[in-house]
Amino acid sequence: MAGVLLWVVCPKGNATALLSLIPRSGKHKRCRVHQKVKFSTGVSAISSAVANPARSSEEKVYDVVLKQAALVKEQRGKKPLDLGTSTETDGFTDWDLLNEAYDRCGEVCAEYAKTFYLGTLLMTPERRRAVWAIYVWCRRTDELVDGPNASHITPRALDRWEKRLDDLFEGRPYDMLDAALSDTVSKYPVDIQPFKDMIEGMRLDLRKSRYMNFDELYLYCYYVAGTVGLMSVPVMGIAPESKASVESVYNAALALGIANQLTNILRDVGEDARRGRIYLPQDELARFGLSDDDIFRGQVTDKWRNFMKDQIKRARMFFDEAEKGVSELNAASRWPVWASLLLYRQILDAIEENDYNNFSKRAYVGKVKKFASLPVAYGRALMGTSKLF
Ligand SMILES: CC(C)=CCC/C(C)=C/CC/C(C)=C/CC/C(C)=C/[C@@H]1[C@@H](COP(=O)(O)OP(=O)(O)O)[C@]1(C)CC/C=C(\C)CC/C=C(\C)CCC=C(C)C
Ligand SMILES: [Mn+2]
Repeated sequence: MAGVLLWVVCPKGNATALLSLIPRSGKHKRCRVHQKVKFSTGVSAISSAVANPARSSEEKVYDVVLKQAALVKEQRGKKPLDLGTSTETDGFTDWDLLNEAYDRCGEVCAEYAKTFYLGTLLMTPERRRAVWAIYVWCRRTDELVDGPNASHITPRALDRWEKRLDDLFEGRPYDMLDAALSDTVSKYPVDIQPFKDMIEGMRLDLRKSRYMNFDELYLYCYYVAGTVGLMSVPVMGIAPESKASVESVYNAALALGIANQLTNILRDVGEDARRGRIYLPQDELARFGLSDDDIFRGQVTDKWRNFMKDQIKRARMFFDEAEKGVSELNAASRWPVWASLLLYRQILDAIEENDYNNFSKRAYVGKVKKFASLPVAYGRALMGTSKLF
């Protein structure tokens, strides 16, 4: 896109960084690798992660899942959401400006994620624009560490971005794109925690370039991608006829974020290595007789193929876990989710088709396959809620 320029206005007006949402090139990767998906295991009431550092990342993240699910349940017990339409006037909101802000979010979304944008067009107008607003905030947050100004981003800049997030959640947006999100979070039971956690993921990217094991990687993937699932469910909505527990739907949403990020990491091994980053778990590399040097050398050996097979298997398990939840979403929200799931999942097939050369060959899903997936996604979206899990 020729350049959607977004201003990151720092509080106190002492610093203003231009955040340019331009190319999707040369960026970091994020993701993780593991043993067995065990989301649905009931995790007992958990105290603070700091008080008990022995808890696994999955347990810590599950706390957040429970909290998000509780919020949605609370909302379900209340009267239906008042999604004031843009034609109302209440004397306080400038509806024209707000509509313009949402339209702008839609434009950014269309520019960066065309297929996903098309999918959102099937959603109700209120939900669609709320998803756009969340998308734009996520994209801007990622651009802070991956965009053209990434080299100027410091932990303090991320602190300012977080302060700005607090403000927008309290109804004090800094610019029009924030205003759209501010409006969204006032209408849907969206909690601030996943947003803060995504910023935490960006902090991690500033200070960490190796992951010792899957537990560390899992936490990173939750921060940068699992959070997206948790942010999205309250807006996409759970089907009123769904018999699934709210927690299980949130677990599926979390799994989709994790699966996507794992896939991202596997696709971008070479690109990340050229930036000095290795997201693959060090202990698993060692188990396959591989080291950082093998990654930097970028030779596709049998050791590498075997390692990759294992990683791909795990990513697919997360996709499988995610699939269980899609049908539980509101009917109109299912199509974009199925579309994104099927498309992302195929990147794993593409890595296999490239004979696991993810050092110098980018795995991608061609246009034909992409378009063929859309009716499949649509067909799946039409199938009603089914699974009690
Ligand atoms: C029950 C059920 C399954 C519900 C569905 C829940 C749901 C909608 C989950 C969405 C999961 C999703 C799309 C996660 C995003 C994962 C992702 C790709 C994260 C990327 C992070 C950084 O990665 P990196 O820098 O390594 O990669 P790039 O090269 O930069 O791509 C992100 C870029 C973080 C920022 C995330 C976004 C911009 C996406 C935000 C998307 C939405 C808010 C809409 C999600 C909705 C749908 C339908 C996909
Ligand atoms: Mn990125």
